[in-house]
Amino acid sequence: MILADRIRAWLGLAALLRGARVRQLVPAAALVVVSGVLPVTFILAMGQVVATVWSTSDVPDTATSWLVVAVLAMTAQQLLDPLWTVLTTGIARSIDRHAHHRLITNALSAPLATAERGDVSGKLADAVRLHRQGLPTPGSGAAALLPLTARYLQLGAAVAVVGVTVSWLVAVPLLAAAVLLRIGHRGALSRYFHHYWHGLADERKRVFYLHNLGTDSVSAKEIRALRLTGWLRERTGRETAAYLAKTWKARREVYFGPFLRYTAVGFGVGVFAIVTIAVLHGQDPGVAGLVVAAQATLVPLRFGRGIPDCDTATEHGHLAHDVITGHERAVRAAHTAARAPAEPVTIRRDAAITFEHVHFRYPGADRDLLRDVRLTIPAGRSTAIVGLNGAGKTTMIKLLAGFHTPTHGRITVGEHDLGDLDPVAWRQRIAALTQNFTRFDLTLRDNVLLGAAHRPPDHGALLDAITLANAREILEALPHGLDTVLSPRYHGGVGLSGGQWQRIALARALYAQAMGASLVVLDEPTAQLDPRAEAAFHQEFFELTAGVTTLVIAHRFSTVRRTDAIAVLDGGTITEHGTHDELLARSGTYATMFRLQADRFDQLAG
Ligand SMILES: Nc1ncnc2c1ncn2[C@@H]1O[C@H](COP(=O)(O)OP(=O)(O)OP(=O)(O)O)[C@@H](O)[C@H]1O
Repeated sequence: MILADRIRAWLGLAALLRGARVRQLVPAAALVVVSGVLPVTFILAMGQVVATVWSTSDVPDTATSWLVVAVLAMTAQQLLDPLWTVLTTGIARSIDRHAHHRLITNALSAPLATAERGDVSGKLADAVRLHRQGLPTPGSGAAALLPLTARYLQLGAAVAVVGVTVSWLVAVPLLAAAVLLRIGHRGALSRYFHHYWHGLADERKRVFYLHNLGTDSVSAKEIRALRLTGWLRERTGRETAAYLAKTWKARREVYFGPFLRYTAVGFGVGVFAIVTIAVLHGQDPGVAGLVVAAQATLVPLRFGRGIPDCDTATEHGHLAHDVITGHERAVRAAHTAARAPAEPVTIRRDAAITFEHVHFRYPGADRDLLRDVRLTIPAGRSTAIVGLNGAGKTTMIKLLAGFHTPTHGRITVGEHDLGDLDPVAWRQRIAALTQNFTRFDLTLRDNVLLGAAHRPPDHGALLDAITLANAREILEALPHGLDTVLSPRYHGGVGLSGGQWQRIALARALYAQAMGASLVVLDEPTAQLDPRAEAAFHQEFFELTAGVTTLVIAHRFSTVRRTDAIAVLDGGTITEHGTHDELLARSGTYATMFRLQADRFDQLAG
């Protein structure tokens, strides 16, 4: 890392201290000063004790007084340690709260196209991993700057003592040696961390992935079912050993050479200082001065072994801070590049949604996924999109929700261009029920109310949505009713089956619709249900959403045929569009797909 970057990184870390409270920083600053001067106070007091005792055979009162000062200084140094821990922990927590808030805000405000980019999602995953591994956080890195400052004050005071009591000819090389030892030590540490974090990134991700496989509730089930426990143990052990071997190799390469060189320098300067002190005092044997000088000389030389409590914390703090600011920069760049939304507009509930010659290509892809898509989704009617796996159906929904922007063409809502609408306000108009709907480890009440978190909770609408979604029985069986946490991991919590969760997710979507959403999107939420349960689900769904603008993605044609219009997405474009009967009569792709599925179903039933 070049010097300017290094300085910027230190200043960035120091700037984090703004996240701490004044009532934390003021005592910490006082502690820095006190800790900075205590060692030389002890050294000077001991010098006075020796000087007084040496010059007379009686022990005078002044010697006792200086001894008391020395003992107090030494005791205070020990007592300050727990105080440091309390203060720096509090400061680190305050800073980390800010840092975490920044991370979450950035992650959630990032446009989906940015959030899904490998470098951005990788940074977010790194930040989370750094946090989870219990490694020092940005907050503890910034807080460690305070004891580090105290150590530099100690250095300055000790060098001044040597300069005044012996000679600046000794003090200046001592200071230079301390700085050199420090640069050498921190440089090696920083190179090691850089290598560990960037050079071994893939190995580290793999090892943590394997460790998580056995403990993650979803994958652990599959590992057990497939009897992969032995395989997982062997693979995790092998990859962990290989990873640790590389880590230790890097440690040896990065640390060992510099350690030898800098120890030699420190040793040389130490010998020089002690010889010089002895020579100077040989002409004027002041024992007290000799005691002071010898002790003060050791302070700078101790810098050679690093400052373990501060160095690891600040180096990790740099890393964690770097990851968070990198993520923030990428998100900010995406916001700057995004078009500023126009004034808030009123969208009529009867506004049709139209894809006008829409082309779309994912960033980094070499060709368009969607090509000249033209489709109108009329208000108050249901429309289905069908197509093979990977045809781009979900991508059309992402475009419709404003998560991505068409590469060419546009989507309109009534007379408005979707790109001109406030994306947050627009998304609040959409009630979505998707393949991977979230099962919040929260109460039933929260799970439904989150459908319209931007509106004050409406208890009547909440119960109506639960009733309409046929989830009343689920509610009545829960031990604490609406306030039961839907997760067995909580005391008094209850786990639900896949089908029961589907009902809760439907209730959430219906609640969103009751609270103002004008477009209901259904993206394969029933993929895990058996055909009968799926048919019943859709029957209810279409009854409940009659007269509402609905967009459905489903692979089962028994579902699709209930919609008012069907669009076939094939080769990136809409190739057929009409009612079920019209498309069957046309004997095109839809008719072929429908008959294939019907035949297969007959075979299975027969
Ligand atoms: N964020 C992304 N970045 C790059 N490519 C993506 C991204 N998301 C999806 N794709 C690619 O776009 C293509 C279409 O994906 P999409 O999810 O829209 O298909 P789909 O028609 O909904 O498929 P399915 O029926 O299997 O759910 C796939 O090839 C997929 O790999």
